[in-house]
Amino acid sequence: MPVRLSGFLHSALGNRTSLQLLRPALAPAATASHQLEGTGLPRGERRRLSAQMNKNSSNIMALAPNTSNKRETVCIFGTGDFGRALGQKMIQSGYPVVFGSRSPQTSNLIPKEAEVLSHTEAAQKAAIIIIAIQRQHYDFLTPLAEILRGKVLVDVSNNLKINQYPESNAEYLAQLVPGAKVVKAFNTVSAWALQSGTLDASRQVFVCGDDMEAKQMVMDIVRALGLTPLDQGSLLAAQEIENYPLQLFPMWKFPIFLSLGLTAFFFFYCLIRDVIYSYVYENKDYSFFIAISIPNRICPVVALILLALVYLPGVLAAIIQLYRGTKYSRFPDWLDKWMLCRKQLGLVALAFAFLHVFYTLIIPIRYYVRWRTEDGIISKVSFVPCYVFSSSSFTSTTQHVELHKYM
Ligand SMILES: NC(=O)C1=CN([C@@H]2O[C@H](COP(=O)(O)OP(=O)(O)OC[C@H]3O[C@@H](n4cnc5c(N)ncnc54)[C@H](OP(=O)(O)O)[C@@H]3O)[C@@H](O)[C@H]2O)C=CC1
Ligand SMILES: [Fe+3]
Repeated sequence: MPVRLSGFLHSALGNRTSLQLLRPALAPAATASHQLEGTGLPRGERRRLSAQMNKNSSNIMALAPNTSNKRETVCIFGTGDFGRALGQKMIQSGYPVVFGSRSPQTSNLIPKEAEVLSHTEAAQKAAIIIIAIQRQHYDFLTPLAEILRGKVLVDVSNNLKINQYPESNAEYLAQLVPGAKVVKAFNTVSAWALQSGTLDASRQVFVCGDDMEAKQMVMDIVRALGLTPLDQGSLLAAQEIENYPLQLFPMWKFPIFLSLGLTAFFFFYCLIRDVIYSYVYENKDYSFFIAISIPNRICPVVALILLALVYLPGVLAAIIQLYRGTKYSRFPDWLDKWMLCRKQLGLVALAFAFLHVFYTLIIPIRYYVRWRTEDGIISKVSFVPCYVFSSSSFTSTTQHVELHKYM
């Protein structure tokens, strides 16, 4: 970038001035126009060049990799799946890694570039220590409290249940080692994804902590690993971050419950109308409709209702925006949630539509339908001559029409 900038200035101002101006281009924005003052250029031209230089210098800042900083040693406590995967990734990103283990001599599968030491020795070698150990084993850190004083401890742990403990694992760690700066991070990234490199869907790393500087150090590591840090605020946010991996299908609850509710409603409606009514008033047993005919009627109805619900919130949102005269105000909560689960509603609708296709395909192979079709043909052939004259055959034909609707 500096070379290109130099070329640009060279052509604009000539050899002498371009070399003088190359340095200010990398300096803070305000100095750019100042540096152009003595060049004797017209005022408009000076302003244009100054803007261009400021833009280029800010681009340089944003895009330049942080190569000048020497990577600091990172310590990882625990040589389990996650510790190893993270260690490997850090080594690939240029960090010297030292593992702290209970049994440094017997640790297998450790990346060969990494050192494996006892917890005490390893902790002394780094300012950042990643605790890749389950929460229930954290007590071993208490005797190390003095060594860990002032260090940045990164809690990566997850729980087996939502809100399993009264306080988050990170807060518990902060209580155990009061002198350390605890930061929560990496818990939403899996060891497998780190190892296989399939991080496309989960590049976000939620980071929280009370010490800004410590948080910044961890976020720098996250960026260096090619991931995206998301600052979630103070350590109080750790509980929520720890619950993220346990929230299976977070936006699916409403669509699933809604579709189950609609299915139940239409099932009972069809049951009463087609089976119970016929049984009570006509003394006919159509209970076998429950297996295929009724589900096949429910599926398209539910699919179409869900599909309508996918499009409806967009229309409501547009009406609200028109009514308020702005699109920069927040939607009501219910509409917000509804809009967020449109994708899931659409997918459930698609599943019901597929089910309808499936049922429709199996309908013709049912014995009852084959019998009905054949019976219909036979009755038409044998009763056509007397259709007009005989009242009994007329009854039979109307009954057939009646039956046809249940197919
Ligand atoms: N696996 C994953 O995909 C993810 C895991 N995590 C979190 O990372 C942490 C580690 O998980 P993972 O690597 O899978 O677990 P592992 O069981 O594979 O490894 C845990 C490591 O902890 C150390 N350890 C075990 N018991 C004790 C103890 N009593 N005292 C001190 N150290 C002990 C051991 O290392 P050593 O023998 O070297 O002492 C062991 O290898 C957990 O908190 C987990 O929630 C977070 C995100 C994803
Ligand atoms: Fe259909």
